[in-house]
Amino acid sequence: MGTIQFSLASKTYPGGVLALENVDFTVGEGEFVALLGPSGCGKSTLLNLIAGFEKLSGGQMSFNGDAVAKPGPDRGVVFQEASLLPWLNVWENVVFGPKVQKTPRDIYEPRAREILRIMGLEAFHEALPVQLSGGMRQRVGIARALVMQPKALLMDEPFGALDAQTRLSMQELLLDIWQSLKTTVLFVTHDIDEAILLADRVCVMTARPGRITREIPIDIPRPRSINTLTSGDFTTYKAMIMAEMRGLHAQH
Ligand SMILES: Nc1ncnc2c1ncn2[C@@H]1O[C@H](COP(=O)(O)OP(=O)(O)OP(=O)(O)O)[C@@H](O)[C@H]1O
Repeated sequence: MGTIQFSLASKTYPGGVLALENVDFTVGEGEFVALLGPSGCGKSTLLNLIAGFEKLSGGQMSFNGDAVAKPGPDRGVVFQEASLLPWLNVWENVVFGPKVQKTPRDIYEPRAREILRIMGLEAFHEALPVQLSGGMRQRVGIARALVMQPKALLMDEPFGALDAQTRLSMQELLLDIWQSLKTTVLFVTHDIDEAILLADRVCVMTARPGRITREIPIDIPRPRSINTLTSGDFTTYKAMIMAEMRGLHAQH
């Protein structure tokens, strides 16, 4: 469960911007795939399509084999800014989704407690979003997605607004979570290091029109940590991807 499939997918926005053209792209069950590319190449468009926020203009896409018509709790979405309700505390933010879904309290309460423990937010149930750091707010955002037990996590530059140190610790936390949950992850980033550190496969995108030009399996053993960033394998992948992106840039 959790497979994502695009086949000859195209997206033209009103006004005629061709954001994606003939994209063939698959994410397998439990796979961690990073979409990497410069600003404006269509990464967010691809993610918003499978999330059900946007409609395809041509081709097909499916989630678990079913055509995607609208957003659903089987796809958890995490954006750069955690979308928290500012008037609710951490606990209330996390249980908001299950309550709306009418999940019984005796089911969602232990689940929310466990997720907040994993996210290191045990002591912050009562805190309001405004009282938290950016990294902590983002941890609440991820907890809100996970509490719905999604089959896939769709993450759009989730650590893009964080300082370098916080970003590294969030990357390690995500690696830990994924290692135990094995949820399918589609992760949008323009950071090469982040893509290699996290993903099983890095898909490089180019702009105008958005297309995936190369898919690079990352054969670095897991569990990975920030030490991975200084390994020989890592440097080899980085050089390969930088060369690919430089080549693409030269063509435009
Ligand atoms: N709602 C919209 N209406 C019109 N054009 C849009 C819309 N959303 C995105 N675009 C255009 O589609 C193209 C792809 O945008 P998209 O946001 O998917 O790229 P991206 O790779 O995610 O960029 P970034 O890294 O800056 O978020 C861009 O040229 C953008 O201007």
